[in-house]
Amino acid sequence: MAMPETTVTQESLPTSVDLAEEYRTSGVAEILEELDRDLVGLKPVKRRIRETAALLLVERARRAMGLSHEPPSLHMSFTGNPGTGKTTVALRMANLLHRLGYIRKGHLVSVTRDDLVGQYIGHTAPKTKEILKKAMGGVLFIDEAYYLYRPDNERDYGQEAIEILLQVMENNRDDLVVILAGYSDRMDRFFESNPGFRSRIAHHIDFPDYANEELLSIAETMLERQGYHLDAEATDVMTDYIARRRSQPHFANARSIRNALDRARLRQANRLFEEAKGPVNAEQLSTIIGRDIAASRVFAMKPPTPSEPRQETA
Ligand SMILES: Nc1ncnc2c1ncn2[C@@H]1O[C@H](COP(=O)(O)OP(=O)(O)OP(=O)(O)O)[C@@H](O)[C@H]1O
Repeated sequence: MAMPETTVTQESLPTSVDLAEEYRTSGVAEILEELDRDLVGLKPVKRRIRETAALLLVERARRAMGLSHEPPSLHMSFTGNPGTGKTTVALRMANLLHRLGYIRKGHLVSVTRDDLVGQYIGHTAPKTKEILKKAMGGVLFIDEAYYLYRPDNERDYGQEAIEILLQVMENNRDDLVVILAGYSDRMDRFFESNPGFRSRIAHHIDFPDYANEELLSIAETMLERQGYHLDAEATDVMTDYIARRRSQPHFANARSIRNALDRARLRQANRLFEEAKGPVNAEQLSTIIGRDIAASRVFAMKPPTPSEPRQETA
């Protein structure tokens, strides 16, 4: 007796995929629009994220149609100075990868060397594994990743953490994305000494410093989100503040702006208390005036003396 024919499920696979439709329904369009709207500047970064999203959508379509596919390696490095938006973008990236089904949960676990490396023998492996367990299904963001590697100390426990990370990055790449972040030059040196990391990281995204006008827009965006605004004079003072702050120690791009605005709000609140003779209205409660910023120590500091005579450019 002839055996009944078994039907192969190949028939149920779609024969075409509407990428534009996928782009909308997957929620990717929404995330990219939010990214554009919420973050000032960062053009090259946004472009790279859009490219990654396109790659993942195509990959997903290939999988749906039964075409040969290999999950792309999504480990990344984010290089740039402090406060250039690396953590913020990593959060958005985690969300994007989750929407596209590449990671199960889409959360971000942000760590530094101390969270991974122990002080005593036998402490590092359990510490690193605990963090990896927490990060599974999401993104592990390792800030200042180069501190994991200390070439001056042969028996540094960082090496143990590196080995575990490398193994997990290879074996669990369909459920964990690792982002290494830090200053560009140090990261370059780190990759030179750690070819294992270099070969596992396919996407390098550089975060440039913000221009002064971008920092002013960032200030305005941050205030708007908190329901505040600068008056005309405060806008001028803030412009001056940004130019001065940039050349002073510990400048950290958008983070310095956030801190400056926190202090400006504090001064505004105190000013309102000191000056108020009667009830204050919504406009007064929401306006930062020139004095609220001009009282900053930044204006009291002398401009740095250049160590060398400045070269005049033509
Ligand atoms: N392009 C931007 N537009 C608006 N806000 C921004 C932008 N970039 C950064 N910020 C804000 O600046 C602050 C610092 O950013 P973030 O923590 O992402 O920087 P980072 O590069 O990770 O710096 P660090 O390494 O010092 O943590 C955050 O509050 C973030 O929301």
